[in-house]
Amino acid sequence: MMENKVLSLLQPLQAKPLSILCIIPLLFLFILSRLRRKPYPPGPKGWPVIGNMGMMSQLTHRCLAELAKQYGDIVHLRMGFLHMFAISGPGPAQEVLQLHDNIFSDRPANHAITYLTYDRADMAFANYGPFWRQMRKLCVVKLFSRKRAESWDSARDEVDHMVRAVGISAGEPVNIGELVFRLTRDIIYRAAFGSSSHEGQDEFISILQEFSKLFGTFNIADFVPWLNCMDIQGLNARLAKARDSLDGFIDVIIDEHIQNKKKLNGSDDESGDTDMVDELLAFYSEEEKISEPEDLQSSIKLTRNNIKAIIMDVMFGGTETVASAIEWAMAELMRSPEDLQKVQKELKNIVGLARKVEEPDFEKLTYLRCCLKEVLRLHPPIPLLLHQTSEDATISGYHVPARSRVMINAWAIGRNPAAWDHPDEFKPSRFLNTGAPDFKGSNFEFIPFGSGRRSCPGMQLGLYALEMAVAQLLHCYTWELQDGMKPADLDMSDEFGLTAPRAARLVAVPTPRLSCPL
Ligand code: HEM
Repeated sequence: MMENKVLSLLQPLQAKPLSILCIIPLLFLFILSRLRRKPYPPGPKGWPVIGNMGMMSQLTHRCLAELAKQYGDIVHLRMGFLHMFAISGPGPAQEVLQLHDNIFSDRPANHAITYLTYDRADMAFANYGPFWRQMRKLCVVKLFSRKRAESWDSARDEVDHMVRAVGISAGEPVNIGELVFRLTRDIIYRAAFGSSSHEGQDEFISILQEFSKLFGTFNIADFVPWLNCMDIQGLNARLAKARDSLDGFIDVIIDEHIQNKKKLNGSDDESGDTDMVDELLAFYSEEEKISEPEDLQSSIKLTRNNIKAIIMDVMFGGTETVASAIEWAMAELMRSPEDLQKVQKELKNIVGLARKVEEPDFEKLTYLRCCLKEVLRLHPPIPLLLHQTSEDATISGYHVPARSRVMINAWAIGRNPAAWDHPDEFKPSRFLNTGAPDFKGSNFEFIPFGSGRRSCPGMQLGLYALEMAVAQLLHCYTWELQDGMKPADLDMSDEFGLTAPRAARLVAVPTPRLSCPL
């Protein structure tokens, strides 16, 4: 009996030499793969375990551009176990967005984003894969195509409305920042919900603002997930309240649209005025079904949560981006009177002072277009493009492990001295040269709309609203800075968030320029 016990105790020891024999080659292979693996790019030294977590507040476009000056166009940081890479040069950006874009097209999402997008039921935060492909196809065809003329019409109407509102304040200071933020919210709200009365819009804006704050709030549970259930910052309760408010608001709109559709189906009314909710409802079903699309209409089914999450994508993607570009354009031109004069002369010559600008004029407004490109180069509305890797990759000879965060710094790339002469100066004439870079996505030194699979699907609508608003504001009025402020004294600092708007709102005094009524 005793002998058996001793034998059973000895058994693991007898097995040990065998397991050691197995482990040694595995260990050897592991070490060999580590030795063969490319190195990480250079970056600031971190602490054991927490890495560079002390630099959390420095993950802004400006701080990352400073790091690039020290470490190069690709910088490595570690936040706990999470690897982060900041890309500040066109070369590595091309590798990420074009050459290896199938690996770099996932999106990182924190707890707040995941919760508020109904577990990534949208397009902007969905990871790359069949679901995202379907959502993207649907949005591009149904929401953002040139064929969907209603969105463009509503943009033109809202710009006209804004220009008339400025007329009422002629001779008085106008807060251009507030004016254009209201404009883009009106455009997108109308394109999404179809209501031209803007009823309920203020309630919706406050829901958006709470979402925006929650997206950006530091949440310790993002780095220590087991703390999530304890909710020590009280964020979970705020998240639940914010999503309930959105549900309450959009469910009513969706129900109204469903009722209207039923009524129309029973009548002969074929007026065909549709908004984004109508377009999305054509794919509505409570059964979730994702399959590879052959025919868009028959293969995609959207739930209510998908519809709500897509509407929020459009709201976030289309309001602050366009508004901040319009405000920066007005500020840069007010700071550069020579360029402002050139643009206004061009408008006078091409459009004349007896009418407002119309869409066919855009093509001929060459200098204005150069100015807008220069604005997007210096102030890309989304300064950091946030991507995530789905598997191990090599970029510029460096190792990038799976599930790393990759921040493509469009702001730093647009000011990269190797790619641009006098990169920090506002010089629109650089875009007059034939062969100057364009923002369509194939010149990686200029990527305000991104490039490749995850590039901006709303680019056409965004550019249309930007061109129309700036052209109309500059054509209909001359603008002076208030209280005799000199152009060079204009504060040009920005604020960092998902977008990078001006830190101080632009205020200026308009004087009417046209001989016709507005
Ligand atoms: C001047 C205007 C705009 C600029 C500069 C801009 C820029 C961008 C950028 C840089 C991205 C991310 C690209 C990447 O991650 O690689 C993006 C994505 C996106 N944009 Fe825009 N955008 C603008 C206007 C709009 C408008 C008007 C809409 C909608 C009406 C919109 C909807 C979106 C959406 C839904 C995405 C996510 C796409 C995806 O993840 O697949 N954007 N935009």
